[in-house]
Amino acid sequence: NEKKEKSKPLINKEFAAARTILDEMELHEDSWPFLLPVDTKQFPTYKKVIKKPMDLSTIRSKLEGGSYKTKDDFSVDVRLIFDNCETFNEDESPVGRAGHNMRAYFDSQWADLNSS
Ligand SMILES: Cc1ncccc1N[C@@H](C)c1ccc2c(c1)OCCCO2
Repeated sequence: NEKKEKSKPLINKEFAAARTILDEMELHEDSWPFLLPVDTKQFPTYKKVIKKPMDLSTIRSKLEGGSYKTKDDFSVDVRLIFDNCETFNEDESPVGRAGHNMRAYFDSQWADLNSS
């Protein structure tokens, strides 16, 4: 039976699938608010309100650096981006709408990956 591997990065197939979804999200036209960490000089209240900031470049570094043990650990960080967005931004704002669009896009890609 398969040896349970501990604290190893996610297996190649899962890694490749997560990387592909990340590639596609970075290319999405609505990804612009999420590409880099929110600049707390530009938004001074952000780090007080948002306890766990997350963005696509941080996820990229964590994925390539072997920080994610499973593809689900990866998805937790992705969803954190969109939850933070809903906390800080009005739904009817450019960033709020972009967050909803990107979450829908991710959920659909994620569902495909988990149905294949
Ligand atoms: C995801 C998120 N949540 C809360 C605040 C900001 C952000 N994203 C940053 C990248 C951003 C979004 C909109 C912006 C902006 C910067 O530049 C200042 C001018 C207005 O437009």
